Amino acid sequence: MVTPSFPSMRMRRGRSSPWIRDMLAEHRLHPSDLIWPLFICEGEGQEEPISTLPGVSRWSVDRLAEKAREARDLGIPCIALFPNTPPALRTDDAREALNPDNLICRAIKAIKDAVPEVGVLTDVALDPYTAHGHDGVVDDRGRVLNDETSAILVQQSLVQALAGADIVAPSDMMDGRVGAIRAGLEKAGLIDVAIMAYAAKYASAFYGPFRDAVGSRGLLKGDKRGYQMDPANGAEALREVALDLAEGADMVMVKPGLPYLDVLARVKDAFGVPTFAYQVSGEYAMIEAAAAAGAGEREALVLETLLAFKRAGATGVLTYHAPLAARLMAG
Ligand SMILES: NCc1[nH]cc(CCC(=O)O)c1CC(=O)O
Ligand SMILES: [Mg+2]
Repeated sequence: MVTPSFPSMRMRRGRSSPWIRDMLAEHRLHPSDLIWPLFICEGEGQEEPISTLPGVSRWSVDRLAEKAREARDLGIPCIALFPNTPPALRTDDAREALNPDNLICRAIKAIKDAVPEVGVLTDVALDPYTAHGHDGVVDDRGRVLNDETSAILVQQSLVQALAGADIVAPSDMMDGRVGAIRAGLEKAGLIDVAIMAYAAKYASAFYGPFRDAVGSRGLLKGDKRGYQMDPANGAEALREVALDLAEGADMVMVKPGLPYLDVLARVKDAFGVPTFAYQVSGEYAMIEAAAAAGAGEREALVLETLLAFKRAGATGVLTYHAPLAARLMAG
């Protein structure tokens, strides 16, 4: 590598005007980088604001088509769906997850009927359906059972895929579930349904507002450290990703986002596969809190963080700021 030195090299030449900064930019943001997570509630004509996620609401199924049209018009290729299951339907065995007429299945159909050209990604995990708030079924000591949960997740994936989901995204961190889901989809002839594995998902303090949004925060007994990754570990993420890819994941995800950019970059460098980042609810809330406090400017914070994901190697980003970001990218 050439090692020019001052004054023959002046780095500021490349920053001296907007046109040259634009010309030399290594990364660019585009609305197609975005996946927009949406929360769903029962009822008609409903919008339920989420207090810990200011600016984000739950929407009833009849109002999702307008959201999907908004995504399409903004150039956002894909929507991710998360249901807030009514409390009476939450049970220890999470059976509502397998109801083909449950909230998320009705939401998938509503979107696919109205705006089929927008992709629909669904979360595969049992936490919106369990009475104890865990992502799987538990034994009498409260430990999440791996293989029993995985078998239910296969059925949950099939129910969602048959309702029209384009991508199923297991977020539960059970071992072996990607392979089991892939086999289930193949057997059912659902060969075009993609799997985005939440491959490196950490036991994080940044999920609080999400748990409010899906109504599991008050229910959760204990924590998820028995199945989600330890924030102390980086190399382990590469093993998790390798396993999910071997089992048939089409795309992988690292979650949360900004605090784990090192993991994202390592995963992308090591595997070179489509790699997504989830800028999670607590990260959204931090940006909103900074903006509300006058500590930072919302639009600049949003765009800078998204660019950081791209620089680290992200193929795309799940973010609650997706519609705002897409508008800003359009200029
Ligand atoms: N399996 C549930 C799930 N899917 C996505 C998120 C978090 C997303 C966010 O915080 O925005 C969680 C929460 C959790 O694992 O407790
Ligand atoms: Mg795993």
